[in-house]
Amino acid sequence: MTALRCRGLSAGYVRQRPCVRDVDLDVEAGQIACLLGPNGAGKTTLLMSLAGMVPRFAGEVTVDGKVLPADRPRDSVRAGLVLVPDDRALFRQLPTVANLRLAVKARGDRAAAIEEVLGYFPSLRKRLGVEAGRLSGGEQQMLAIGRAIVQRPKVLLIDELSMGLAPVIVDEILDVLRRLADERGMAVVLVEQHVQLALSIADRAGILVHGSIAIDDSAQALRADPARIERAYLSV
Ligand SMILES: Nc1ncnc2c1ncn2[C@@H]1O[C@H](COP(=O)(O)OP(=O)(O)OP(=O)(O)O)[C@@H](O)[C@H]1O
Repeated sequence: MTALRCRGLSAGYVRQRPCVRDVDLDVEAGQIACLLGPNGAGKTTLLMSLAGMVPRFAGEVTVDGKVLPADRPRDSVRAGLVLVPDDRALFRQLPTVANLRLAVKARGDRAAAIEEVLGYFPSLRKRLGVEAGRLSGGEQQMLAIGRAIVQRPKVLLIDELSMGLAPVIVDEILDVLRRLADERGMAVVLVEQHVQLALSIADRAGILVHGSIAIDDSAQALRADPARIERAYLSV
């Protein structure tokens, strides 16, 4: 089944001037999709509107066939869609372990859920007592993704995954995302500035230009035709 489906989505900050226009998107369970596009194209706005955090003016978003409310982010999380925003939204003054605990809904599940995150990101184990604000950028991104995955999302949205991170850390995180997609059937949507990096892990890619999807194709096809991507970026 299509994990994330969106049809005719228009969204933004002023109704008269939507930054996201008439976007259709389909991401299957177990698939990694990346959203590319020049600065200001509307990638962050699109992720935030999918998550119900930026007003939607038109269109419909469903997760496993269930329609998500336009403006109730908590209901979207309950329906299985979780966003890791570009600022990572950690409780910076709380220890790593408290950040994880607070993300787990049922108290009884906490220890197992935290172990699960440490299974994916073993380097966080020795940092459990450290304030989130004192973690390295890579550890903060791992923690932010850890906080998302304990909520068992069907659809995981990650904004600016590699921003400010060392390549070796990015590779480690991408490996985990591939495992989450393969092992749990999670659908993953990445917004990423590094086009080649995104295409190296993604199954498919959408290129957003001026708020509309200019290209929607398999990552393999786009890897083979970089000039096509360049033309889309230059059409701004
Ligand atoms: N809070 C806001 N209020 C009003 N306009 C905004 C707000 N945030 C973003 N915008 C505008 O919405 C448009 C799309 O921005 P958005 O951040 O979604 O693009 P992006 O593709 O994620 O860009 P980047 O790659 O630079 O992060 C831009 O014109 C931006 O100036």
